[in-house]
Amino acid sequence: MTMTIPNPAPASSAPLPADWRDLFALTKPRVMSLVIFTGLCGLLAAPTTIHPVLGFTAILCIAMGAGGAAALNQWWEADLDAGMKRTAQRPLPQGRLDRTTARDFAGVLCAASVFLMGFAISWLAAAILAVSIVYYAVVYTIWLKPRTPQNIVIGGGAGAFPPLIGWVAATGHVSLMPVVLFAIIFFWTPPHFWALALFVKTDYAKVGIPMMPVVAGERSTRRQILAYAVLLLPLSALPWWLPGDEHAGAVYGVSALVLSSVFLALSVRVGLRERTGPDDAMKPEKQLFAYSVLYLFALFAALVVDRFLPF
Ligand code: HEM
Ligand SMILES: CC(C)=CCC/C(C)=C/CC/C(C)=C/COP(=O)(O)OP(=O)(O)O
Repeated sequence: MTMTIPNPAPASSAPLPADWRDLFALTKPRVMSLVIFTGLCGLLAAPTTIHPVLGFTAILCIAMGAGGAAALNQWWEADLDAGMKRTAQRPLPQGRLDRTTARDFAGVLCAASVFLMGFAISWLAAAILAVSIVYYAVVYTIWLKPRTPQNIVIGGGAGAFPPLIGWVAATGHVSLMPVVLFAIIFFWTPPHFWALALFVKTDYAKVGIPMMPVVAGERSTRRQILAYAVLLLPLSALPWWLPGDEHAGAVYGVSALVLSSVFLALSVRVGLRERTGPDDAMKPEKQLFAYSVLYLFALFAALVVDRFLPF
């Protein structure tokens, strides 16, 4: 059941003048900063070197593709965003930007990112970038999100691609390490998102999006957060145990164990909490969400630091 909220944008068909700040906001810059960072870390952690200009171009392509996909997501969801407190201030629901401009801007960013990646870096990296754009903008946004509470579990794959893309841009091929990095983000996404969904669940319920806390209830969501955090602990340390020249060293391994233990401790607190309360009284959930972001930044930074250590 999806309730459509009327878009408060002016009915006039004349395009609004596009402000660069609104176009920039369409790319979800704060979220995408971590997407780009994990892509950069995938590129830097690879056991090879890439010319800095090519490396910069590859990261620019990931940024353009991720930003373009985020803009497509906002173009498609403008009416839904208008109905949620968290998203109502975005440029499209506010009517500061017209939809055609948003769609064209998104389309150009996505297409340019894939072709630039293909011509300048590698067509394999370009193909994976194209898959991740379609995965986020179509498979997750249009198909999964309005239909199933497993939307972000399956859809989480989209956000897990950037380190793989960075790695392929540097090495030209897929190997075990980038697949493990993909898996880490894949298993990190449910606790990251459900922690947030717990404290904004009334927003999602209002617009009929079947997020886990809305459909399965708080208790089940909390237990599932805990289950993913338990799995993440050994998984995050796996790069330490990989064979050959791909494996990470002890600096990464110990960092992963410490960071993931804290993640697990915060998830235990959220996972075993029984009370259900108003959305704005959820300090442990807010802390877990904030830590989830810090966690991924720190984990991927540790991977790169470890790779460049002289010992
Ligand atoms: C299907 C997967 C995901 C979903 C549904 C999701 C959902 C969200 C939502 C709804 C927010 C709040 C942002 C806002 O209010 O604009 C958020 C914040 C954030 N997400 Fe995710 N996320 C996902 C995956 C990822 C991935 C893969 C990354 C990066 C690797 C990421 C990084 C972030 C960051 C950095 C923030 C904080 C932004 C801020 O400080 O405002 N997310 N996420
Ligand atoms: C290279 C490439 C294409 C990467 C894509 C990365 C990716 C899938 C990130 C997902 C992060 C994200 C903004 C989810 C928001 O969910 P939502 O869109 O449901 O959130 P909203 O309610 O805030 O719009």
